[in-house]
Amino acid sequence: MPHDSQNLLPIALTMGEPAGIGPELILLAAAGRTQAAPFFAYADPALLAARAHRIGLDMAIVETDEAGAGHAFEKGLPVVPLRNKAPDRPGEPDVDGAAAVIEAIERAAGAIRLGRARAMVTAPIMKDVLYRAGFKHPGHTEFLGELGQRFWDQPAEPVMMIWSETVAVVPVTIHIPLAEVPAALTEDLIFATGLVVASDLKARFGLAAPRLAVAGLNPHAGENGALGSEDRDVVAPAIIRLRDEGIDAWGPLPADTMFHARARQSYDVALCMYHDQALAPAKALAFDEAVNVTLGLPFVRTSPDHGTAFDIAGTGKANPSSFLASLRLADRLSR
Ligand SMILES: NC(=O)c1ccc[n+]([C@@H]2O[C@H](COP(=O)([O-])OP(=O)(O)OC[C@H]3O[C@@H](n4cnc5c(N)ncnc54)[C@H](O)[C@@H]3O)[C@@H](O)[C@H]2O)c1
Ligand SMILES: N[C@H](C(=O)O)[C@H](O)COP(=O)(O)O
Repeated sequence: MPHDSQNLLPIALTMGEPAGIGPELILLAAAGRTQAAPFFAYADPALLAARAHRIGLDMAIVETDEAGAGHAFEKGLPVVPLRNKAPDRPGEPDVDGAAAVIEAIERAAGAIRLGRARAMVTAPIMKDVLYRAGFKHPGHTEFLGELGQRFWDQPAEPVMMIWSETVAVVPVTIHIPLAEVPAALTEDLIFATGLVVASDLKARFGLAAPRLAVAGLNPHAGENGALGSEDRDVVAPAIIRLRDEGIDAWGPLPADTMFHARARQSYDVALCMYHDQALAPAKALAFDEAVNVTLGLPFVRTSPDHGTAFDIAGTGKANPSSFLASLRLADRLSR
């Protein structure tokens, strides 16, 4: 363990979808733990043991409570057992595992609130399985906003940012059908999102004057209204309001030309109007290094930029690099 990490609270990991690659990412992170800040996982220990066996990894799984996690980290992977069980059936998601998935996320937030962990890193979830189990939130991002409200009693404004040294993007609307984007995209929403982004890039990432490039919604940012009115009537007024707050925001920019290498030099983060406008360039440019970080929360949460990867779960082929980048960023932001 690096010397300067010894007195830090651990980082809480959540198991994610049991049928996905989350369990093996946690095991792979534990295999390299001498290079990492201390962490423990909320998971089903039997699932982790079975998955370690499947991928041929010899890893001691040390059951512990949160207080014992630091000591357990010296011996292996510290696991705080979940009350709900999760089956080890890679590639076969089932609502059976949903209660454990949700419990892990709730307990990680609770641990931070109680001073037993300093940040959380979440392994990927399958949203559809959770919806079928009655989960009311589109994804982690919005659920963590509710947990921020529940445990900290503060209104949270969770904002998704996919961050890497290569590119950082924020989708203003997130997990909604594309057909609903124009109606959901309001001047107030763009303005509020920009405020959270500018504030957290200053406070958490240490940027003195964050530069926000704002994408338009339509091709060519509307072509002066000929290809859609939202850029002129909704996006542009929000940018004026952000500038009035002293934020270095500009646009609306045509989204097709704002991600090439020279364009990216001019901004710290691209504010995009919908999910794939933001995440497609980020994953194309930085799939193995990018991290999903939730801004606007009273605590630090990061996650890899990829999903459950059912096609390779349990095969040992999962690349842990985005997960490890998530751990490093959570460590940096919570020091
Ligand atoms: N943070 C999250 O919880 C999160 C993020 C994204 C997607 N998801 C969920 O994941 C599920 C599957 O989504 P998807 O198929 O669109 O994307 P995905 O990222 O799971 O997979 C896309 C492709 O990339 C590969 N891949 C992904 N991660 C990899 C890794 N670490 N190493 C090697 N290859 C990897 C997969 O094998 C697959 O071929 C969906 O239910 C989605 O909601 C969750
Ligand atoms: N939109 C994200 C992605 O594709 O990477 C992802 O689904 C994660 O969303 P949450 O962090 O809200 O679960």
